Amino acid sequence: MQNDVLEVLYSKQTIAAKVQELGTQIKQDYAGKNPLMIGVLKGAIIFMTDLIREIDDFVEVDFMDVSSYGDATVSSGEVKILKDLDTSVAGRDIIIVEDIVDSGRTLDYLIKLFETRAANSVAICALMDKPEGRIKNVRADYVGFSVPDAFVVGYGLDYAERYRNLPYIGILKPEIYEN
Ligand SMILES: O=P(O)(O)OC[C@H]1O[C@H](OP(=O)(O)OP(=O)(O)O)[C@H](O)[C@@H]1O
Ligand code: HPA
Ligand SMILES: [Mg+2]
Repeated sequence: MQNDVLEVLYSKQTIAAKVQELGTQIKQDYAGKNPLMIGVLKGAIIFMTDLIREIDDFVEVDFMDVSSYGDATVSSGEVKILKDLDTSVAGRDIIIVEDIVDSGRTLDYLIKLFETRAANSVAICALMDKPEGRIKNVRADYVGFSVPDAFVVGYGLDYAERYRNLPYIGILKPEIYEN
């Protein structure tokens, strides 16, 4: 599995330090607000579970499963809800937790959905931002790393459901998906 990685971008230690920084900032900004943190499955699983443990205050968690990449490295353009929330977002302060903002389609869809459902506020915490991939104009409020225009895997991010369990984030060798 590790042989398929062209270059390691962020080590386990670098990621842990960044996640701690993000958690500390969220704790400060949301003091007394009991935010609802919504993890976007499946890519955000590892980031979400690490992030919430860096917030030393009350938070609630829920998950939504949406998918638009399937087994490809480019977005299909269509965001599909595979699992909806269990919690009502009406009147709540929402923090959407994402592994990466690339085209922005997933977040554009979710922000509009939660606004329609009358959330009090909607913020985005993304471990990575890939500005060169952007098609929809979305901006994350909390960003860990700004990544180059390459397909990255690890720490929750997959290619065709593989590599999510890599403890670091790296660029996938193009020969793995180019045939
Ligand atoms: O900004 P975008 O172009 O929408 O891309 C970002 C989204 O794409 C990936 O999810 P994917 O659809 O691959 O599902 P997964 O999380 O289950 O891998 C990633 O986890 C983000 O949710
Ligand atoms: O670079 C990426 N890697 C994995 N999944 C993704 N979904 C959008 N962009 C990416
Ligand atoms: Mg994916």
